[in-house]
Amino acid sequence: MSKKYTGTWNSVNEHEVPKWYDGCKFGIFIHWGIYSVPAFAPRTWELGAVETNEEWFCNNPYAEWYYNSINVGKGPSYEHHIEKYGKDFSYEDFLPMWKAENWQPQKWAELFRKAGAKYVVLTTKHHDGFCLYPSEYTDFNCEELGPKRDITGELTDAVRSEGLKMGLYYSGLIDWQFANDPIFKEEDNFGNACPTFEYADYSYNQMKELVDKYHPSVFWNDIGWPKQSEHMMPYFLAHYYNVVEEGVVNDRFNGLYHDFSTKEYKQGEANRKEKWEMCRGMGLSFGYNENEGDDQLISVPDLIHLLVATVSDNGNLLLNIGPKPDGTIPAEQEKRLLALGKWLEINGEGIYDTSCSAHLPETAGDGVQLFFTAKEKDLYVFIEGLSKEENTVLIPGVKGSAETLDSTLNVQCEETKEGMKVRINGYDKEKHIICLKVKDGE
Ligand SMILES: C[C@@H]1N[C@H](CNC(=O)c2cc3ccccc3[nH]2)[C@@H](O)[C@H](O)[C@@H]1O
Repeated sequence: MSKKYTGTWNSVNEHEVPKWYDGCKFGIFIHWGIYSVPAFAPRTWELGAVETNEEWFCNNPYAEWYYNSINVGKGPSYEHHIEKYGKDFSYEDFLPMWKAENWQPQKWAELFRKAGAKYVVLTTKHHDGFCLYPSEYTDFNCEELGPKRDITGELTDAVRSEGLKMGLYYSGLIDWQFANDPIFKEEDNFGNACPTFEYADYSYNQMKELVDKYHPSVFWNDIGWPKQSEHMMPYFLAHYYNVVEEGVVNDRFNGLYHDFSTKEYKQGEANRKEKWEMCRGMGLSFGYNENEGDDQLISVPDLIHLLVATVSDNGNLLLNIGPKPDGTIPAEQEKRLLALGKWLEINGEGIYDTSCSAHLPETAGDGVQLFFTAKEKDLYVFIEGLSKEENTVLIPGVKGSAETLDSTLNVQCEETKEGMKVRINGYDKEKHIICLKVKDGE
């Protein structure tokens, strides 16, 4: 019998992070919207690498911020818009160009499964206020306009048919249909965006209709939560957890509450003592950016490193894809998903359903890096930075014998007083990071 939550902080604070979320480790984020039509942003910085000041907002690398990037009236996106579309072409004029004519949700869901992802998070309403589901509270939605399909409903069905969990993203505190002054600094963005009771009611009702219509396993709120409805937060959470027993929420509700904390590119702190999630695009943008071709996206080795480093530190990786307006996924993004899936087919046992090991990451000499995960008493050792066909690596403080998850590798172990010395034969760089299993090694 599932627990019943009441609309009090005491009640909802009893909620624990469901095991499924911790065990999944890898999800796919999807930013798809009107902004996918212009698909333009300058390639500037990673969030968190520089101050989010006027220079950031006038050279925003996030293509999904196109509305604001032209609204500020200066910078590369503004100039691009004037040159390519003209001063009189509005953001909403892109809507008829978003046809999703080649969109096959089942193909997306199959690709996510092959990538080794276990959950998906789709933008249902981003900052531009356009809803990717037939909301009862606005006609500015994808059933009435643009694709003229229930994108959220169709993708949710497809994702669940492939055995993955479905999560929904909602831009809780920015909605340029309600407040669209150009944003030049963080305070415009987070502090007093959408400062009306009308918006607080609207967003509360939309968040509830998303829960009731789709029963999302993850409610991924973004930016913040309207101050005028902060007192309603326990009621929203109690309703969500009562309707979706396995439900989980992130930490972007004005710091009032979270099941897991988040990082975004270089912004945010990870504390391995609590569950956290890293989200980022494959380039510098979440929305599809035509300026980001194969050479500008994160490499496969760096992607595998990001997954291993994140999981070994008690995090999940929520890796974003930015689909094209016709509903296809850019080839350079698909290529990386499939490469990750191939690696996970061999090494996933050391990733999925593991917990943080007592062993902290460390260097093992010759540029070799070690990362650790645990599954009950078994220890998994990830070895990064091998370069030769034959390698000897010392794993400090680890006893016992190890087997490799990659059956094409040959591993011999020797116990020394410093730890386990392993000889690895058969390595090649296409294997990237390898994983050893040490029975009862944790
Ligand atoms: C996923 C990503 N979120 C951006 C807004 N980011 C935040 O509100 C935010 C980043 C962050 C990092 C650490 C802790 C809290 C945070 N909030 C959006 O502005 C982007 O367009 C995109 O949707």
